[in-house]
Amino acid sequence: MPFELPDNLHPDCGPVAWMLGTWRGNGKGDYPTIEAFDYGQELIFTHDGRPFFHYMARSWIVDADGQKLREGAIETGFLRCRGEGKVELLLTHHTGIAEIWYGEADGGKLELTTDAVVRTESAKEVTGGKRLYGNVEGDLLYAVDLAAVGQPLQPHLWARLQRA
Ligand code: HEM
Repeated sequence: MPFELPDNLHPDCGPVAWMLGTWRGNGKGDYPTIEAFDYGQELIFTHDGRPFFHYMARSWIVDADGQKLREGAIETGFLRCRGEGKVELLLTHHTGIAEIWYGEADGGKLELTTDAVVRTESAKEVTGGKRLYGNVEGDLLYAVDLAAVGQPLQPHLWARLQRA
């Protein structure tokens, strides 16, 4: 079914409206300090007419055949629309990390950079990130770069998700 813009969408959220809904698909992850891995993921963006989306994403690690091995990262937050494509993202992770991001959306693309990262005393050392989301042929593609555990900013995740 083609995606239809909701009637009550806040106009400030127009540039990210294409992200609304539920997305599922697969991704790959890597980092210099770990073994590369494959994962499945579900992303959900919802709105209530106010100028923000609620965001929820859960993932699971899979083997080479796509069979689930174990639960993976969960993150949730609010994507706040400021108008003219400017957004703010507040994101929390099950791993004890909380982040503030600023970004710009334009033409089916959203780019975000961390402004602040804080963490609980038991969390891994995460210091920054970059994210790029894009609408490619109706799919949601994204790439997440991570600066963590003493390593400079570099790819940790990339995925292609289909509208559910
Ligand atoms: C789809 C989402 C994600 C998946 C499937 C994922 C998966 C993984 C896996 C499998 C590892 C190897 C260690 C382990 O098994 O726990 C790992 C390590 C790590 N991930 Fe992720 N991750 C995700 C998102 C994130 C995000 C959003 C962050 C940052 C906020 C992050 C930060 C880290 C860090 C810091 C490590 C540890 C590296 C080390 O100790 O050497 N991950 N991740």
